[in-house]
Amino acid sequence: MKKRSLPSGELGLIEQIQRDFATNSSAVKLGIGDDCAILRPPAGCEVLVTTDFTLEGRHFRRDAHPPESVGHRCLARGLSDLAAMGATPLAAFLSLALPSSMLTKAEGRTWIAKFFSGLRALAELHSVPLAGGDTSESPGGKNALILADIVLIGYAPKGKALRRSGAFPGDALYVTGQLGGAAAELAGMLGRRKRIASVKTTEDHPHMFPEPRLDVAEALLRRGVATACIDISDGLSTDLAHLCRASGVNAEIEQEALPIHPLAARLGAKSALHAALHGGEDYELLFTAPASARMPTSLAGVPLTRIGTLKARRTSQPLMTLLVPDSGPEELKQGGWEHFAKPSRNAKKKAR
Ligand SMILES: Nc1ncnc2c1ncn2[C@@H]1O[C@H](COP(=O)(O)OP(=O)(O)O)[C@@H](O)[C@H]1O
Ligand SMILES: Cc1ncc(C[n+]2csc(CCOP(=O)(O)OP(=O)(O)O)c2C)c(N)n1
Ligand SMILES: [Mg+2]
Repeated sequence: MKKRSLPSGELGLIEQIQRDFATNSSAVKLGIGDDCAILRPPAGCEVLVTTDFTLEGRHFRRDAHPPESVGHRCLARGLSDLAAMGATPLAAFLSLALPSSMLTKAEGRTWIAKFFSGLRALAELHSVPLAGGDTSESPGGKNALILADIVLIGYAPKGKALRRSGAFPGDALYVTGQLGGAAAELAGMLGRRKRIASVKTTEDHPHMFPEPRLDVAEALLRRGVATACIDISDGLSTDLAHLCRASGVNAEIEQEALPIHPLAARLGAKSALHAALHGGEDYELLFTAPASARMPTSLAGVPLTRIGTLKARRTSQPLMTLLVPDSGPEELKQGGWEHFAKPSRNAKKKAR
């Protein structure tokens, strides 16, 4: 968002967004400015919809996160859900509640402009038009918080969208990219005394600027090999448990096969393993394919790693097992992020 015309009031901010996100996408017949947007999904496709909150204090801290990162992550969360189902983005909708001081004070206006520039850079990278939203004053006076909700609309060829429920016993389990980097970078950021003022590049910042795996997902759909898929937002252990329950299977993970992100590796072996298994917000894809399917070592420039195998569901056995070198199988408990858990439970995870 250009700084020369700073928003004044709700209408000023909306007009600014309308100017900055002007689109000529053929998918948007009518965008920002009316009661509804009108979208045109391609013929023969189904429409996919996802929504996610970005809440101050829960998903970011104003004193720790650069505003560009907050805008980027807000959109990345929705795009990652579309990627998890092999969908292509059609349009995004952003609902934003802002403390009134953010529009009246220069510092607040600058924050908003940077938030939108982070969001817009990612939107342009993936050609996602912002087709609407809602803007409101956040209640609470001096203590008011920034609250955002992103809705992503996508499309996929009829009957082809990847689900959590499509995996079979015997399927191989893969992840894209590396694990634990987001939790490691976040722990470093929350440990600093001052907010990171500016970042030179969005690359190599797994927490601040995650890269939604839309291209990998599209390639997987084209190849028709994946049987099930989920994105890793809450942590591998929790999202794998969702996939296992939805597909009615058990899973066996090889600890040594886990692709640990270098930022996590720096924390030492125990913390690195914890970040890779339970740290959330890596926004990598966890997917399954028949063990006989030939899987390349990378897709769309992103490494793929086979980390385990699915087994027939036996309630007498743990849902998830971790094969630990020199020690044998251990139950892998679901230990990722959970809203409404006691604060110490999620906080402990960050500190470790
Ligand atoms: N308040 C809600 N009302 C209706 N559906 C919800 C609500 N919260 C979550 N869901 C649905 O529950 C499912 C799981 O949500 P969630 O764990 O947030 O998924 P994800 O990790 O993909 O964001 C999704 O289908 C989501 O749409
Ligand atoms: C200030 C701060 N504390 C902690 C976290 C870590 N964190 C917050 S929510 C979350 C999990 C993902 O969020 P959720 O709302 O559950 O996303 P969804 O699974 O619905 O996509 C994690 C790891 C963070 N990002 N920022
Ligand atoms: Mg969600």
